[in-house]
Amino acid sequence: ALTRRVTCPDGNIVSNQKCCFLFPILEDLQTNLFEGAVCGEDAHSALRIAFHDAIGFSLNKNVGGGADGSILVFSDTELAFHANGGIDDIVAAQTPFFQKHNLSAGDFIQFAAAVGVANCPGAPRLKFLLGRPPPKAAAADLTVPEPFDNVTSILARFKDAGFAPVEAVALLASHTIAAADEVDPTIPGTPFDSTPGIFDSQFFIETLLVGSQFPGTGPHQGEVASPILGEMRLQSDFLLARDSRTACFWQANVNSPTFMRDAFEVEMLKLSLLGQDISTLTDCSDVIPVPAPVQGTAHLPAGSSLNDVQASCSLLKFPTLTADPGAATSVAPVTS
Ligand code: HEM
Ligand SMILES: [Ca+2]
Repeated sequence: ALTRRVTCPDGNIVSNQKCCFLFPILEDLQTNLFEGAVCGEDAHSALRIAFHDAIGFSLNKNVGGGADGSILVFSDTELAFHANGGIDDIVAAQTPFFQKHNLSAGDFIQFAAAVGVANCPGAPRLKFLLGRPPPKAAAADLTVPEPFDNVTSILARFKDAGFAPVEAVALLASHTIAAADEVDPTIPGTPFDSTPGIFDSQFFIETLLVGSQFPGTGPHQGEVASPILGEMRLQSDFLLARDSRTACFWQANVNSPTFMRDAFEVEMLKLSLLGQDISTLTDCSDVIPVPAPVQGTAHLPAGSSLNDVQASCSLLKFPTLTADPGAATSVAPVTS
């Protein structure tokens, strides 16, 4: 097949000239939003808002336009929804960039997420398609799952948006580059795994360990005991890791980090297209930077052993992981 190659005025090479204007925007976001292409809080939050925007979609009733940017444009409405707690920070951080650049709100949110994820070593290079029209209205409340929801209702919400259980679990790889500010407000930036700056399988591993303590003043609503000091565990992640409908999909991400990365890439593309007419979009994926490879391999946290693993899938043998050397340590918060 022939791939077109176009040289942009700034020397970048892409397959479609319509994508050239994205390079200066990429540069601005990397320097001024992501603090020099860091996989930190703003990159994490750019991914979270991309989910919260896109999931405002249903195959069965009108709850919103999907990945249309309504969460930015109609933030007065959507930020009042309980499940959007903490999203105000990233709306405030992204709005000046959105206003400065000539992208629709839906394109802006999905572009920023793809760029932010690219800053995390080990991540897939997410696809980015350009050309979403402006949002028409705010999404309805209750489209975003909550950490205190049960597995049945979480899977029902994902199904209603077009995602099977295996696809919902694939999207939860996002929590490998994530932290919570609002679940326990006394300890902002508390990560969901020991490596919030790396897109690795530690999240899927560590959620299967026996819980022993709360990192702050918990338990709070939607929080259950975590295995490592300084780590937050959501009740929803705990349940999905162990439920018979999802446990084998969860463990598949432990057994194969390659599957984890590829499945996340596929499902993020699907998420980014909810409510959109793909025939009107232009593939500008070649503007997204290539993430660095991940350093290190899957392991158990120091101080733990295979006896602490609550393996919940009888079809797959849990891999013989070894623990980091030394005594149990704690995980530092994500501060910026
Ligand atoms: C069962 C589904 C899900 C539930 C219940 C859930 C819940 C949560 C909660 C409670 C937080 C912490 C918010 C805070 O206290 O600041 C969080 C953070 C986050 N979530 Fe999810 N989430 C789900 C699925 C997803 C999906 C599908 C994605 C992306 C594809 C995603 C991406 C993130 C990211 C990146 C963060 C960290 C944000 C940051 O560090 O600033 N989540 N999630
Ligand atoms: Ca991680």
